[in-house]
This record gives sequence, structure tokens and C-alpha cells, in this order.
Amino acid sequence: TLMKYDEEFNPADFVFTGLGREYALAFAERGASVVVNDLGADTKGGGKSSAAADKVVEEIRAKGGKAVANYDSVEDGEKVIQSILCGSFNIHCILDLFHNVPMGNNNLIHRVHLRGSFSVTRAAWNHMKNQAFGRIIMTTSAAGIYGNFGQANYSAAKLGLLGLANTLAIEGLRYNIRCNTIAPVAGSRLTETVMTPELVASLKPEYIAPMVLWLCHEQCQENGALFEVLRWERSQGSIVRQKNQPMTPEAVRDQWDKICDFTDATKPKSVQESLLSIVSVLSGLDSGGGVGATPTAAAALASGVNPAEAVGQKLPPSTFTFTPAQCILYALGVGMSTKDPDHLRFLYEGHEDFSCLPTFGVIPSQAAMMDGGLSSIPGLNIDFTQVLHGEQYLELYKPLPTSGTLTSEATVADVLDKGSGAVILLDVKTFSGDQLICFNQFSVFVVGAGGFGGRRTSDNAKAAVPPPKRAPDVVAIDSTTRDQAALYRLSGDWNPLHIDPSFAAMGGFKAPILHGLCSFGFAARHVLKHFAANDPSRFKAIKVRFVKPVMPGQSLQTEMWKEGNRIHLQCKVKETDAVVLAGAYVDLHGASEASLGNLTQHGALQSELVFAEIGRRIKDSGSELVRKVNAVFAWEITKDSRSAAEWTMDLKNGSGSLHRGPAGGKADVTITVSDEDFMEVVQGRLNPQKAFFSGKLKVRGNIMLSQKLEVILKDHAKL
Ligand SMILES: CCCCCCC[C@@H](O)CC(=O)SCCNC(=O)CCNC(=O)[C@H](O)C(C)(C)COP(=O)(O)OP(=O)(O)OC[C@H]1O[C@@H](n2cnc3c(N)ncnc32)[C@H](O)[C@@H]1OP(=O)(O)O
Repeated sequence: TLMKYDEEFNPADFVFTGLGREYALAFAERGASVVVNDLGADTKGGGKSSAAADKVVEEIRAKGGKAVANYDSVEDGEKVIQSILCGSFNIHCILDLFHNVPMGNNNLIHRVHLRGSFSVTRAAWNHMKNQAFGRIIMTTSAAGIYGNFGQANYSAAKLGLLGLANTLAIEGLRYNIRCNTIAPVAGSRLTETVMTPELVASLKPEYIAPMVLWLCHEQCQENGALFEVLRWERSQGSIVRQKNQPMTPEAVRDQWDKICDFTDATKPKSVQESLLSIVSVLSGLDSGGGVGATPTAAAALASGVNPAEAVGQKLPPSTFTFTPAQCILYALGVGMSTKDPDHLRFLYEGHEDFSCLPTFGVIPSQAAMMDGGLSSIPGLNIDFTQVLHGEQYLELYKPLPTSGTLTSEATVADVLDKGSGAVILLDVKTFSGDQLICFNQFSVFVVGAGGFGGRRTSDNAKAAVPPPKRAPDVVAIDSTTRDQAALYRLSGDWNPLHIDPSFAAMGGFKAPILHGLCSFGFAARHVLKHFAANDPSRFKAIKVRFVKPVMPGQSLQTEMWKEGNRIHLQCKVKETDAVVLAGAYVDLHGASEASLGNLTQHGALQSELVFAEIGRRIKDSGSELVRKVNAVFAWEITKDSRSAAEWTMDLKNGSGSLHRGPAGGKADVTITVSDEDFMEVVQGRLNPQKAFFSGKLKVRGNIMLSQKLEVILKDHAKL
């Protein structure tokens, strides 16, 4: 192989853990003798231990390689180099890689990053000159190249290294000493602020080591260059590692011309822009531009899913403790407002009917996954910048409490190959103690991660259902605010996609988008208001597919169709008329199980008053389509009423009867009526008694008649 170092040459290297460890292992594997230098300082720059260097040395030796540890400070470069030479090592290359110095320590940063590199290189310089060979790699940082907020000292030190390297490159040329600089994009504090841990993890040190090995090889004549493992003025680059293939120096060598081809070069202007194009290469978004990868290969690079490994895996159980404050914050997050008096019961903990919105049921279970559990599942090597919420199903088994501690257990139910993406189905059960409170199915769409040859459908999936082909029964329009996502995320979905413009850009969006579950919450409460009088106990289940993103500030238009206890719905963005939620429905519990409150009337009962009262309450509730009204009538049985109660009446279409009950008793009455007839009655166009006797209003249950009602009934009977 190309990088076989010969035994006599004994190149030496100064490294520690992370990138350094990776370099050390890679060099040793290729036959180099490696000196591992690490002062062993703790993260604050204090303390001293040999553990870090020794560990790497042991690792190399265990694999049959040659390595020794050195614990001298890099500020004392002479000492470091002397100890290497005493150990009968020659110096082939120096890798200055001091990147774990605490960010805040100005003095230490300069001492180690700049003076340390200078000191060690100066000490090695004459030896390299004498042997007419040397390779030096300085490690700088994107923070130095572009500048980065709050990192003035670090940026200065790091770009100082580039100046040093550029001069050494010139001065070393005639001695066959080559000096290059790299700015590796790997797990660092810098990248952690703008990239997800998963993405950082996908830019592994082992993908950088082959580049470094090649730059140190005697055949490599590159000099005075800055490689960002990509370059300052950036070439289109080349993908040198294919799916499931290791990255090798030979692959770097073979792609070298392409890596260094500056036709169509770009000049990223900021750290974010720099990272963005790397991510775009990784995700295959830029596949047409000569990066040499098919979209699938690039996507697989960033977003590997392996159903065989993932399906059936369980996430660690997670607990979620909440108070009324979280219920209120959630209600505000899905657009509730005190300007609508109906909303007060969800916004004010002192309200007599204070309740938690049913769709809050997604929050504890999502928290279970946002804790990072999803990324820990084997077979789900997901690039989180490409994750979109695909669908959601939620079923409540009882109304949610307004405070408490809930436990959620999540399982990967399936992983589907949808061609343009992978769909991960996650079933989550949420318990209060040992009582099952709700079930969620999250469908997570990972854009660009399809095409792995998996199944397209799943028996485990809760299906979306298209709405009836008629005009909607009810349409509700509501505006989201510019800060809707900023508010909604406080309920627990911290995905930067919804707030961070650079993260959104990595996902291909011009600006942060609204949480899918936020529009879901809007739609669900529209149904609850128009079909269930805002009564959370009526809510049973909801299913939604997210078909297009919503931008904060857009208006949502929810179109609803009633089919029995199922309310079909779809949501459009009013400004664009684009459908954003489709195949959606809310299942309600039958109205007979709910109530508009008790109508209690003592003494004489006038049916007009009763119906007028029912009508008023229905109007107040905002619902126009109530089929069944459950009312409890209670009145005293008087002496006179007895004769009235003697008679039993079968209604037309015979769903109920009137007959006598015990004196002083109560009667449960269900009045059933078609939507149209009921509205006629409520709006006063149809006399309730007429409706009653013609069978349009059906009374179910036992009714005890008062004398007054008897009279009215008799009158109407005469009619
Ligand atoms: C960690 C905890 C878990 C929670 C994770 C979520 C965290 C949140 O913070 C993230 C969010 O809230 S993102 C915001 C909400 N979601 C969206 O905006 C996505 C909108 N949808 C889209 O853009 C496209 O539908 C898109 C891109 C999804 C698909 O579009 P296309 O690639 O054009 O697909 P298309 O050609 O239409 O169809 C291909 C196959 O995929 C199926 N499909 C389409 N949309 C789907 C969707 N939304 N969900 C599931 N499957 C979907 C199609 O049906 C088709 O498959 P088949 O041929 O088998 O029917």
C-alpha cells in the first residue's frame, strides 16, 4: 500500500485523544513509530496525568504498533524534541493539534495553541533540515478563518498558526520540508453550537486522518495550503468515502486532483455558510455540482437507516413532570387567547373548568424522544437536519390531568422506505402510575434517507383518511403569529429547525418553519370548539399527515366535515391556499356521553323554555352541529301530575316513551334531533312541540311530566 512507512524512518507524531488519537492509530497502522505527547492537563488547564497519552500508546501497542508517550509541555518544545531523539526516533512529521484548551483562558490559549506549536516546530526544524525531509501539519479552526462571535482570543491564536505555517512552507521548501494547515470539521464546541450532536458525530475524526496521512507522505508535494478538509477558497471537493466503506489515504490520493480542482470554487463567508455546504454535500443536496456522489450515496452517508437493527428497539423510559403552567403554555403555543372567552378554561388555572387541551398528550411522549433517545437507537443513524414530522396519531384513554408525573415508553414500530425518504414509526405509550393515559404514533420523515430497499407500507401504521367529497360543514380560520414557533418550542420541542435560520437552511428551508404539532394543535382545537363545545372529555383520537410546511405568521384555515363521531379535517394556509394538513380526522366520544350542563327546573316546566335554554347553551358553545343533547330534568311530582303521568306515549319512529316515574324522582332525558331540525328549533323557526309530536325531536328515557307540561302537550295533541 501507498502509506507503508519504512521501519528506519520512524516518523514521530505529537498527539492526544480525539483527532490526535485517530491520527496516531492511523500512522501506527501504516508502520510509523508514534510519539504521543500529552501534558495530561484537565479541562481547566490544570492538573497533570499521564492517562491520556498512555491510553493511546497502549491502544497502538495492543494492535502491534510502535508508540511511546511523552508528557512534556509543548511550550517547552526543545524538551519534547530532545526526548524524542533520545528515544532514537527520527522526526518525519509534526502534527500540532492542541484543541482541547479551555476556550475562556486567554493566556493559556495563546501559550498552547500558538507558542506551543511554534516552540515544538522550531525545536524540530533543524533536525528536519539536516535530514532534508519534514512534514508539518498545523491545525487551525474555522473560528480563525471566518471569525466567530465570542472567540476573539481563540480565533487570533488559531489564525496565527496559519501565518506561521505559510512562512514555514516558504522557508522549508528548499529543505524538502512541507508545511500545510488543516481546519478539520469534527466534533468541537464550535460545531456543537450550530450542528446537532448526530451530525457532529457523522463527521468523525477517522475521516480526517487519511487526509493528514497523505499530506505527511513523502510523495505528497502539497505545500503552504490550508485545508478545511476542504479549503479556504473552497473547491467542489470530492466524496472519497462511499457507503459502508472505510476512508483511506489511497482514496484521498486518488481523488486528490478533484479535491484540489478549484474550477467552480466557492468562498464561504461565515462559519455557518461553511458548515452548510459541507452538510449539503453530506446530504446529497448538492449532488449535481460535481461532488461526485449520487444523491442516494450522499444521503446514505449522512442518514443511514437499517430497519433490521432498529425495528422493535425500545427507547429508555422517560418521565415528564408538569404543572398547570405547562398546560397553559401549551395552550398559548397552539394559539389560544384570552380574547376568546371559550379559551379561558385552558388558560386560567383558577377557572372552574380548568382543563388541559387533549393534544397536550403529544408533549410527554415527544419529550421522551427529544431527550436524545432516538439518536441512540442502533440502525437509526439519522441526520437531524433532514428530519421532518410526517404524521401523528394520538389517542387519549382518559382526559389529561392538569399536573402530575407521566412515564412514556417508546418503541420503533417500523421503518419504511418511501423512496424520497425514510419513515420511522414510533409508538409511545404514556402512563400515569400503571394506568395507560394515552398512545401516540409519531411518523418521522427523514428526507433523502430512502432508497435502502425496505418495505413501503406497514400494518402497524395508523392510516390517514381522506375527507368526504362535499363542501366542508364548518370552516375555521386562525392566524399564527410571527413568534408562534418560538412560543410553541417552550413546551418541549427544542428542534432548532423552528428557530435557528442556519439550521433551517441546512434542511433546505429559507427560514425556520412551524412545528407540525403546533398546526396540529390549532386544528384539533378548532374541532373541539365547533363539534364538542370545548369539552376535552369528548376528545378520543386524532390523526394528521403533514404535507407541507407552515411558516410562523401564516393563517391556518381548518375545513371540517362531520361524519357521525368522526370529524374529518384538512388545513390550508389561507395566504397560499396550500393544503398543509391532510387525511386528518378527530374522533369524538358520542355526545350522549357529554353534556351541555344540567338543565334543572323545579316546579312547572315549559318545554319552550327548556328548548330555548338548550339552544342558548349550544349557541354559547359555538357548536352548530349538535345532534344529541343530554339533559337531566328534575322536578317535583305534584298531586295533579299523577294523572298526566299515567299516560305513556310512543313517539313517531318510536325511540322513546313517556311514562310515570316515582314521585320526587329525577329523569334522564336524551333528546335526539337532526342537525337541520335542531337548528330550526333553536333559531325559533320550528315550534319545539310541533317538532316533538311530529317525531322530529326524539325523547329517550323516562320523563315525569308536570301538570303544566301536560296541559301544553294536551293542547298540542289536539292540534
Ligand atoms: C424526535 C421526535 C420525533 C418528532 C420529529 C419531528 C420534530 C419536529 O420538530 C419537526 C417538525 O415539526 S417539521 C414540521 C412539520 N412537518 C412538515 O412540515 C413536513 C411537511 N411535509 C413535506 O414537506 C412532505 O410531505 C415530505 C417532505 C415529508 C414528503 O414529500 P415528498 O418527498 O415529495 O414525498 P412524496 O413524493 O409526496 O411521497 C413519497 C412517499 O412518501 C409518502 N409521504 C409523503 N408525505 C408524507 C408524510 N408527511 N408522512 C409520511 N409519508 C409521507 C407518500 O405517501 C409516498 O409514499 P407512498 O407512495 O407509499 O404513498
